Amino acid sequence: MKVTETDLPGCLLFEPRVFGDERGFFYEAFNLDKLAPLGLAPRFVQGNVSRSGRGVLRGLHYQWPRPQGKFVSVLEGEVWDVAVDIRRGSPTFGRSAAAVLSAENKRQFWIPEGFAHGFVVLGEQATLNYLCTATYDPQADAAIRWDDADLAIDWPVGNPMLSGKDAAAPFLADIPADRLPPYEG
Ligand SMILES: Cc1cn([C@H]2C[C@H](O)[C@@H](COP(=O)(O)OP(=O)(O)O[C@H]3O[C@@H](C)C(=O)[C@@H](O)[C@H]3O)O2)c(=O)[nH]c1=O
Repeated sequence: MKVTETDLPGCLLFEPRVFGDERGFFYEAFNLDKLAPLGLAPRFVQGNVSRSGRGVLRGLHYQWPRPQGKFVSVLEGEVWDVAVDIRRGSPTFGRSAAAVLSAENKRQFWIPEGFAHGFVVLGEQATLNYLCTATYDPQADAAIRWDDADLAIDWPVGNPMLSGKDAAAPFLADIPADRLPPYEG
């Protein structure tokens, strides 16, 4: 498994070893023992699958309280995936890290608790698979505007298709500090 650091400390990209043969391929989608040397021991309690069509953007989403670390990969198609540091007091507050994840490159993006997450589909459609360290809590579910100028995220797709919730999401600067996760070092 190849591990690559991103522009945000704590957000990591993994590329699993793929075993191909005449039948097809095999790879480990998750192996706790291989994350231990990195100091990671996530306890996943929910797994999600979403399919999105051309131009769809989902995000930027987070939960507070009950934050979710997410282990994101793509089973079909290709997405541009982004994590944003929204931990109040963080030295990298408001900064983002992005990566292209695809069924082809089999990359996995580890986004720890305290970050917002979003993605946009590149191509016809994409199916995302992600594991979470906390279960969904509709009361804690929250969103930030994808095109918040303060975040200056360089989305590769303009005029995306959004949910009503995402289109009406607040800008980060308008979210009260006690509605954001704290930086814990
Ligand atoms: C996220 C979620 C949604 N739902 C329901 C609520 C709603 O009726 C329907 C669709 O929900 P949403 O519009 O919030 O789905 P979506 O926009 O795909 O939300 C997801 O976006 C990506 C970027 C993330 O990082 C995820 O954590 C999650 O927030 O599914 C659940 O039952 N469990 C869940 O865990």
